[in-house]
Amino acid sequence: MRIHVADHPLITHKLTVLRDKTTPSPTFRQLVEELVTLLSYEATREVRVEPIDIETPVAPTTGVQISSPRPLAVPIIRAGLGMLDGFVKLVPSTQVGFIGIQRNEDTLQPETYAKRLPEDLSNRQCFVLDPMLATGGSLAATVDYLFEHGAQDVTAICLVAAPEGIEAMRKAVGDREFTLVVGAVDAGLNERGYITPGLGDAGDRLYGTAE
Ligand SMILES: O=P(O)(O)OC[C@H]1O[C@H](OP(=O)(O)OP(=O)(O)O)[C@H](O)[C@@H]1O
Ligand SMILES: O=c1cc[nH]c(=O)[nH]1
Ligand SMILES: [Mg+2]
Repeated sequence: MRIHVADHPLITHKLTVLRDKTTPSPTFRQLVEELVTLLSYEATREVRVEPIDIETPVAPTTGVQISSPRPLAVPIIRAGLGMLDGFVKLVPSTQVGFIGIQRNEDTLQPETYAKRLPEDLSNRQCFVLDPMLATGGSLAATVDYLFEHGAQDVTAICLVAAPEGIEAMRKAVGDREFTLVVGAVDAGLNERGYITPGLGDAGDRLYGTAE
């Protein structure tokens, strides 16, 4: 597993506003979109491209285009949906598959309630979107599913991660091709499995369900 922790003042600034409990949902949504765009730049560093011949108004030249099969973005519903628009703006040719997982707040185990993904993921580069990596259960279940269906490599983009979740992912993926791109690594998890200091329940804050 490879890990990239963003070290950029603009990302840290935006994360600080996101963490602030007085930040209202509309601003929270906007910031999530901006942050995913910044993190996607790093996450797509190794997106597969192939040469293409074109003509500029001045001369023929060779550029690149995103290769087939196209990358697949997989937001983990609900909170991951808040990251989808930002990713698609950066990679408009991406395909999108959906997975719905809710963490059981008593056992902290992931419970999958929806899946709408291409059946065959052979040769696919997949980009999983979820703002929070806490115990790692939800992300590990998603990444396992993608590899089991043939994904070639998987990159997860998370805004905030706990060291416990990063360690769990290391164990879960073993030597498979997995990259984690995160905006920040926080101190740890509290007794309810929430990232601390974190930003609270990302889904609730995105969709206003805790207000
Ligand atoms: O690393 P874990 O311990 O599995 O926790 C992280 C998961 O928890 C949150 O989703 P949640 O279960 O709150 O669902 P929601 O997005 O519908 O609110 C978050 O978006 C992750 O999917
Ligand atoms: O801190 C956390 C942990 C899990 N899910 C969240 O939304 N936030
Ligand atoms: Mg939630």
